Amino acid sequence: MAVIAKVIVDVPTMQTDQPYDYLVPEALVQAVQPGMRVVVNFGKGSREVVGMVVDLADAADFAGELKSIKAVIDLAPVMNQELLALSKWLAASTFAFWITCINTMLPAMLKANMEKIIVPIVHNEAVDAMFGDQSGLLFDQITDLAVMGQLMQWQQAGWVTTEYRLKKNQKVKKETLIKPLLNRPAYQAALATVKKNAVKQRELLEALMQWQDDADSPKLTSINKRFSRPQLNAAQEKGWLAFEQREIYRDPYPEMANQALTQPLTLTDSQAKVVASVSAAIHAASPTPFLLEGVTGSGKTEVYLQLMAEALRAGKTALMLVPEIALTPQMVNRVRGRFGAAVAVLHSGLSDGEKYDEWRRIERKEASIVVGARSAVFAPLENIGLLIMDEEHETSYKQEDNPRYHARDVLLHRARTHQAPVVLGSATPSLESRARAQKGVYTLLSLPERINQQPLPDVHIIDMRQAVESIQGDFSKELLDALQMRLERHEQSVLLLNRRGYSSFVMCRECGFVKTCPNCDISLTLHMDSHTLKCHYCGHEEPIPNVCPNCGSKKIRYYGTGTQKIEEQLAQYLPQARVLRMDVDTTKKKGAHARMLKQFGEQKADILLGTQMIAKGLDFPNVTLVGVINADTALGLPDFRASERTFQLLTQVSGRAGRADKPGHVIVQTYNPDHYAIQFARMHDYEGFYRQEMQLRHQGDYPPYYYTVKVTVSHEDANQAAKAAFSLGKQLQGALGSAIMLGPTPGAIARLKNRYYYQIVLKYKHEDRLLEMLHLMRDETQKSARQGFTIAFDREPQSFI
Ligand SMILES: Nc1ncnc2c1ncn2[C@@H]1O[C@H](COP(=O)(O)OP(=O)(O)OP(=O)(O)O)[C@@H](O)[C@H]1O
Ligand SMILES: [Zn+2]
Ligand SMILES: [Zn+2]
Repeated sequence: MAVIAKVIVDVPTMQTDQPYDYLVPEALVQAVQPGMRVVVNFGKGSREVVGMVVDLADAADFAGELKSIKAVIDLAPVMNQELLALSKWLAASTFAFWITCINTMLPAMLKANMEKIIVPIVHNEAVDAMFGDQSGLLFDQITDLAVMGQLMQWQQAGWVTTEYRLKKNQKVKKETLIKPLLNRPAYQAALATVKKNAVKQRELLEALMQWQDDADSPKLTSINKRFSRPQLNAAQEKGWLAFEQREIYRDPYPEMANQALTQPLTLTDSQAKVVASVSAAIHAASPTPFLLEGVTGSGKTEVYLQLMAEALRAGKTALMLVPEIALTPQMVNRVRGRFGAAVAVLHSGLSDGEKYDEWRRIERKEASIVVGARSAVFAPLENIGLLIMDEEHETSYKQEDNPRYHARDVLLHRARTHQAPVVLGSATPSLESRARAQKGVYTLLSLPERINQQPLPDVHIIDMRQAVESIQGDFSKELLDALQMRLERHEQSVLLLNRRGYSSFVMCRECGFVKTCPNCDISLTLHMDSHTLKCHYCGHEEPIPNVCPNCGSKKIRYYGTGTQKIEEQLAQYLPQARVLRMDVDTTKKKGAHARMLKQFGEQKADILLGTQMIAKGLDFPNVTLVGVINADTALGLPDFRASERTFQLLTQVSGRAGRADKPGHVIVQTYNPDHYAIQFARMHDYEGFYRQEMQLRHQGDYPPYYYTVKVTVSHEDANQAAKAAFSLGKQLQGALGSAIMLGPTPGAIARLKNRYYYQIVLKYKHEDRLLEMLHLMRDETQKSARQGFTIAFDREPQSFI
């Protein structure tokens, strides 16, 4: 009977979620499984394309003559059944194509420019006949399907394995082991034949006798000081030993390899309560979502660690998401510190090779805990017993490109599949999550106090409008005095420069001219280190002008406040202070971020000056002062979440102060001292902020009272973009029901990279017809792409500009 494979093809301009039918050739029938990638002929001209087998069937849906699968790319599935089903769900819930989701979920290494090699692991007659004296077979050179089918069966039997090697030689890493080939009597016999004065040879034979008793063969690198390579080669020729290659993983955290593991702390009463509730759900395999609302420094991390230990005790695995990990090396250290090699870490700071190795450790069940940033939510963990999202309010959990998913939704979905509880943790939960807890969709847990009854730091608001006379540069007198006092007491300070909605730009004082990007309608940002103006959207770069390009005046000045400028001011006002500046420029190099935090932790600096990236997660006991230079730059943004973001940022950064035995103090400089976001942050009153903000959201018909979708259309020609947007608007109008449509309006940045943008925002409660319409529109996008349009759908967009 024929076997039919349902294949989703990877053709950018011809996408559809409908799988195509292909015949599985006789030779591959035993081997092909869902989750394997294959090569098939597709469309007119029958060009070869890659596809993913999503299902197998006895009969075809397609009536015509079927083409056959040309070749397989994977000997074993690269996606298991759960992840395959997840990819399908993801496509439906994000308006992205299925294949886009599949590609997002696979590690880059599997897709990069690689060659695949089939390598024998077992030696027997059949295997040796196939491989001869070659160490492996280059996958692309296997053209015979029968051979391919054979190899796939061997892979399933554990006789061969597949290795990927980047074409530029970044292969699976190997080390060489010395394997003793004889037993003790045989070595004794050999020893008898060796001359008395051949000291080294005798020593080697003695050593080999030892090693053949040991469980592990020694590494070549560990003995190459004792025995030279020629000696070892000679011994190999005599048949005394063999060199054995073993695959090793790249370890992204080599410095942690031999550390002793940390022990669980004795929990406080409130921590113990939280752990008990979630543990019960772990053991009951109940997919309950918990919202853990715990003030800064309340010991959420210890709770996560003990819960993960509980999941392991239940014989299960655990998945923990953290905001972009480059930002929280401390968190990774704490998890690795507790669980050691059982932890796999996945984040964008790793090389493709490191990521791939971590991915394989998960897949081979060598790692039972995964910690990672957004995309780690797709880690191939099986038998998950607990899912955690730390700092659940963080916007970096939402992906800005296709598929535009929110990791929280994916996490909740996987929790249902695995029947496992979810813990969403934050000191400042997103309004969406807090509202769900209100409705009982999530179970609310709380840690209302800091560890050891430490008080939350007291927060002092400085009205910058009143302080004009005493202001030096960007500093109020209070802030400078407070910094000075910390220097005298040998305590540390954290200084936050709020960059959201803010940029340093160049403006002419005569005519008001602002230099903008020639490709995008936004002002260029000043970079003092390279002495250039840069566009943050398209990368355009040009020298800083000396005279105004518009009126010729020399009064062209730098406006705005960058971290570099603050650093210069500190050097001027507090010359004795040791300042560490942490921003996108100083943390570009791999590991720079972790290195700077380590330096700060070792008290090698007095002030940690930085942007948003220093606001959360840091736990340094000697920090007693937090200064916020500009609290309110984000409040002016045309975004209904502006207050929420400001409240979160102030609360998080305040939380860095006074975490150990010394009390903390926070100074916030602002031009809007009475704004409720700033006032509630001053009082550490999340619940108060939540209630007021919910009222405003209700009045404005905003989330969480409404769901939102943003549809964006762009084209190189402004008229075309507008026309398309209005025609989409008309189509949507018909399906609106009780939903609200805003727009079409030109995007807040109307032109970007020489394309013109229009957007439509839809607000709805339950609109099946509307969602159906959006799916239909998505299917049309490829036709429009051929006419130069891009159309993007963004569910629950994090930004409306
Ligand atoms: N039960 C405990 N006993 C003693 N110390 C504890 C306990 N639990 C946590 N701690 C310590 O308290 C400090 C704060 O805890 P942690 O960093 O986990 O707080 P957090 O709630 O994650 O804070 P944030 O939200 O500000 O990141 C840490 O130094 C931690 O080691
Ligand atoms: Zn001018
Ligand atoms: Zn630009």
